[in-house]
Amino acid sequence: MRVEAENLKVSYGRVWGLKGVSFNAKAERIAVVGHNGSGKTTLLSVLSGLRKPTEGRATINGEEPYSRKDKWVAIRYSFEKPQFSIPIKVKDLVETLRVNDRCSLVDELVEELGIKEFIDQRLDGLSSGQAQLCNLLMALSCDAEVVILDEPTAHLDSYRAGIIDDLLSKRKGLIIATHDPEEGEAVAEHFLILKEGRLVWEGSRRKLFAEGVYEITLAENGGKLPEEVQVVHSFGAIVVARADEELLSELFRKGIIAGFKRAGLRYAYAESR
Ligand SMILES: Nc1ncnc2c1ncn2[C@@H]1O[C@H](COP(=O)(O)OP(=O)(O)OP(=O)(O)O)[C@@H](O)[C@H]1O
Repeated sequence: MRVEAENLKVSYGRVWGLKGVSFNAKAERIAVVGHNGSGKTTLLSVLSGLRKPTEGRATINGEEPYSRKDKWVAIRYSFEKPQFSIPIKVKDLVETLRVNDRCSLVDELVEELGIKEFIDQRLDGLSSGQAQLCNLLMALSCDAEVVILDEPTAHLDSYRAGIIDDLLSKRKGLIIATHDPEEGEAVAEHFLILKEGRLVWEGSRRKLFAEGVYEITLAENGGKLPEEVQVVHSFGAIVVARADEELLSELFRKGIIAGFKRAGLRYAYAESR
């Protein structure tokens, strides 16, 4: 999948949701990452063809999504806040998808997502998490060139979120927005980090983990870190720091730290604050 943006700008009256975003990404799974209000949903709404940019252009595999006549078939989009107001049962939705030739993964996903547990309930009476699972069923069970998911695991418990992320990590043609660095790393192979409507970091998994920065979990009563460990950011018991890997191994052996790993998205993300 190739996704390109050229000086993409979107205005909501006086507020700019995107202020000139350009990138050229070739990857099967792309994660758009950023804090609240950074422009993720705005970018996804343009890429899904729901919104035309105010200025600039975006293309997926060479075509502008908002100009595509077949966009509802080619591009599946799932919203961050799922809500159903139709008074039908979950099993009716499942049946509607099942009879569609293009939706070959319905039974498999009903099983994997645990939808069977509430299949007799009405759609308009579901909890947010259950509604999100139905939302994901609709987005993922039918053929599509590209699936675009805004915060795919919002409202889900960590067990279900793990199942979803595992499933998504095997998809081709996927764009997700997430504010969770761990989800981004678990799913995507290319990352776009937005801040206040601008792109502040873009790159592959390889680039992300090549920064020489570590995410360190402090040991309880482990004492102070030596000066050679240069702390960049601190998140409670987790610190992001520049350090030598051998030194970290030694600190781990001595019980000063409880563990460490390459920092990846958490570092790039924290840098974009
Ligand atoms: N319908 C709208 N009307 C006015 N301003 C909007 C509208 N939608 C978004 N914005 C503004 O555009 C900017 C980007 O919003 P957007 O929803 O794209 O961010 P986001 O990264 O998806 O945020 P979140 O993680 O909180 O969902 C914000 O400043 C937001 O207030």
